[in-house]
Amino acid sequence: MPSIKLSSDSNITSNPHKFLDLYSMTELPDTHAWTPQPDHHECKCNDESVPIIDLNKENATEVIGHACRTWGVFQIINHNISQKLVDEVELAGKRLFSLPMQQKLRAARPHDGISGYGVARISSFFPKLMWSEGFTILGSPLQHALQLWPQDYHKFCDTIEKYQKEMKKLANRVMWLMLGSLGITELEDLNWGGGGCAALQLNSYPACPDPDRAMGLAAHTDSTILTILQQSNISGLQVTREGTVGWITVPPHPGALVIHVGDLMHILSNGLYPSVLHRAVVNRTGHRLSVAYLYGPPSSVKISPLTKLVDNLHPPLYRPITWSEYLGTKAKHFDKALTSVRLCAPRNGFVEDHNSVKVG
Ligand SMILES: C=C1C[C@]23C[C@@]1(O)CC[C@H]2[C@@]12CCC[C@@](C)(C(=O)O1)[C@H]2[C@@H]3C(=O)O
Ligand SMILES: O=C(O)CCC(=O)C(=O)O
Ligand SMILES: [Fe+2]
Repeated sequence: MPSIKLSSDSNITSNPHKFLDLYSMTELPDTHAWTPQPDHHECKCNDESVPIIDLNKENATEVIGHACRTWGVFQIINHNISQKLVDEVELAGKRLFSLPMQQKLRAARPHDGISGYGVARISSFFPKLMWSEGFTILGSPLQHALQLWPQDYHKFCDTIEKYQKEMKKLANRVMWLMLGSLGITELEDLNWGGGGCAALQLNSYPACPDPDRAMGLAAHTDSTILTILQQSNISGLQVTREGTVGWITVPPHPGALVIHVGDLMHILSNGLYPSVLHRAVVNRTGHRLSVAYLYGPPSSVKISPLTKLVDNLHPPLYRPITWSEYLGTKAKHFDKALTSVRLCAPRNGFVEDHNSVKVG
C-alpha cells in the first residue's frame, strides 16, 4: 500500500502525563476538564436527522449528492460489509484498548510518525486533553500487532487486513457515487492508477466520571476524500450543519456506516461538497469505540478542483496539493488548513471557510 508522510507532532513518549489510564479514573482531572458549553451535548431545538441512504436504491447517486451538498455527512445501509466483520473489528479494538498501558505503550506513535498508539494528535491545538485514546494503522498492521501480542498477533492482523480490503472497495464505490453526483463519470477525470491510500483509526472513549466537562474528540474536519466510520451502539458522534445552530447527534443505526465528506473532497468539488465539522462526546456509563477508515488519494497525486467544475464563472478556489502536503498543512494550521490553500475569497464575500472550527 502506498505510504502517507506527515510532518512531526509533539513527542508523546516524552510526555508521560498524557497517558493517564482513563479507565481507572473516578474523577475528571484538571488536565481533562473543558469549560462546559451550553450546547455541550446536543441542540434540542431541531429535529433534523442525518440522512440514511440505501445503496441498493436506484436514486442513490442523487440522494448522496444532495446529502453532500446540504449535510457533508450521511449514513449508508446495504453497503455489503458483513455485520460479522464489523463486530470482529470492534472486538479487535476492544482487545487492544483493554491491554495494560505499559503494553499499549510498546506500540506508541513515534513523535515523527503517524501510526501507533497515542492521544488525539490534534491535542496540541487545545488547552485541555481529550477523554480518548487512539490507534492509527497505515498499511500492514503486522509490526504493531507483534509489539502488542508477540505470540498471538495473527488474529488481530487477519481481522484488520480483511477490514482494510473491504473498506477500500467500499470507499472507492462511495467516492464514485459522490463524483457521479457531480457529473464526473470517467476515470481520466481522476487519474489515480492503483486506487487510493488510507489510514485506519481506532478510537476508544472510556466511560467518564464527568462527561459534561470532558471532550472525547474535539471539533475537526477530516483531511480525507471521505471517511467511513463505524460507531459502537453507544452514541457520541455529533456534527454541525450550515444554517443550524448547535450540534446534531448522529445516532448509531443498526447495520449502518457513517460517511464524512473530507477536506480533499471539498477541494475536488471546488467547495460544492463542504467537509463536515464533527466531534465525539463521552458518557458516564458506556465505553464507546469507533473505527474510522480515512480514505484519500495516492500520496503523490495532486488534488485540485475538478476541471469539469471550473469555468470563467466558477474559478478554481483551491491550489493543487497532495494528501501528504495537506496533512502537513493541517498539522500546522489545523482549522485554518483549507483557508490556507484557498486561492480567492468566496463569492459571498466571507473570507473564512464555512467550516472553520470554533476552538473551545
Ligand atoms: C491520514 C490521517 C488523517 C488523520 C491524520 C492521519 O495522519 C492519521 C489519523 C487521522 C486522524 C483521525 C482522528 C481525527 C484526525 C483529525 C486526527 O487527529 O487524526 C484525523 C487526521 C485528519 O483527518 O486530518
Ligand atoms: O468517534 C467518532 O465518532 C468520531 C471519530 C472521528 O471523527 C475520527 O476518527 O476522525
Ligand atoms: Fe473525524
